[in-house]
Formats: sequence, C-alpha cells, structure tokens
Amino acid sequence: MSVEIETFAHRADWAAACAARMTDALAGALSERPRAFFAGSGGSTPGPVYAAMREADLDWSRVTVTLVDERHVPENSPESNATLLKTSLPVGPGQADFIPLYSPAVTVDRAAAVATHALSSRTDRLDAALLGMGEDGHILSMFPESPTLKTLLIPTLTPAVLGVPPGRDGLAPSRERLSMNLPWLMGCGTVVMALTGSAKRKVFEDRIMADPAIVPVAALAAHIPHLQVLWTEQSA
Ligand SMILES: O=C1O[C@H](COP(=O)(O)O)[C@@H](O)[C@H](O)[C@H]1O
Repeated sequence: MSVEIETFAHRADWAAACAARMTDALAGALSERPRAFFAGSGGSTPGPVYAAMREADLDWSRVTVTLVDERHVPENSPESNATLLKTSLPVGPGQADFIPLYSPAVTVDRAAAVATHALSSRTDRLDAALLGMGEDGHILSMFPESPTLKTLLIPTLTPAVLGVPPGRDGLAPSRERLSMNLPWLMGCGTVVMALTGSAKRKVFEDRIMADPAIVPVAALAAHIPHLQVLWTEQSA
C-alpha cells in the first residue's frame, strides 16, 4: 500500500492547500445538503490551517464543527481541543455550531457514549476531516500500545466515539481521552493528513506498510483510499 505525499516548500502554501481541501469539501457538501460536517484535530499542527479556513467564503452558519479527538478536560483547560477549534474557526451564534466530545461530570466512557449519540443523531457521515499525527505515530487519540487501539481501528464497526484510558507505565496518553473510531474517517468525504517536519514524515513512511489492525497510519492507508497527505518540512 503506497500513499502519495504532496510536498510544499513553504508552510504558508501547505496551510493554504490543507485549508482549501477542507473548505472546498464543505462547500461541495453544502451545494447538495442543508448542512456540512467538519471534524478537526487538536495539537500544534493545525493552527495555520484553521486560520486559513476561517478566511474562506463559506456559509459557516450551515456548518457543524466537531473534533476527531479530545482530552477528557473541560473547555477552560489549555489542553482542550474544543477550545482550539472554537477560538480558531467561526463557531458561535450565527456561525458554525459545535458538537463537543467532552461532557462535564461524567466518566470518560459515558462522555464517549454521549458524544456518539450527539454526532449520530445529527449525521451519519462527515464531509471533511483534518488529521494530525504525533511523532509517536498516534493519530486522533489512537495511541500505540493503548488497550483501546485495536477497537478504534476495527473497520467494520458502527461510527462511534470511544473513551481512551491513560497509558500504563508512563506510556502516552498522559490522561483520559476521547476518540472517533476509524469508521467515522472511512465514511468521510475528504480526509487530509496535515504533516510537518522530517521526523513525522519518516514515522509516517516507515509505518504505512505495517499491520492495519494495530498501526493507525497503516489503517488509514489500508481503509481510506481517498486519504490526502500534505507535508511541509517547516514545523511550527
Ligand atoms: O494529542 C494530539 O496530538 C495529535 C498530534 O498533535 P501535534 O501537536 O503533533 O500536531 C493531534 O492530531 C490530536 O488531535 C491531538 O489530540
């Protein structure tokens, strides 16, 4: 299984291209349906992509924004992926609406069930998803060695959000998380992996041929033929 990696010399061009893939997909969905659904990632990579997306000529009032994954923390935490998206994209009254993965005052598994219901009651498919990858090869909150990993990567399950426990013996993640499963991405119209830096490119290329049942990057390659990978050398 090989995946083409589109290379950009300049980070600004990479961000603009990632953003255009997302907003073009959302505009296309809006030309056919009343609402379009976007799922974004957190972390340090997508900031410039979101900045470019918010400049797009898009009817954000017909877009629903959600997350591919989240830390099990409230929105006043600096670790909240929800806060990143809600402050980076046009989310709010008269703009896009937002479906969180985190729920206050419940266990992470209950929050996952609530998020699954909230998403599934609004749509059975995403139109655009922006992914990032950590240098340990995790995407969404699909962490190597996590007991939840194999379940998150089963391609035949119903789209769902699962609770992810902290890693044992110092392994990542350091705290509880919530993650969409692979079937959400398989059903998504446009999936972009936004990669920066040589180290991440090497991790991505090294793992693409690995076992898709246990390696997140390999699962993307195996089950998402329309995956687009956009890379620039320049990290944040
Ligand atoms: O923990 C997370 O990390 C990944 C990668 O983050 P980055 O800082 O290396 O860009 C991110 O895609 C994911 O959404 C986030 O929860």
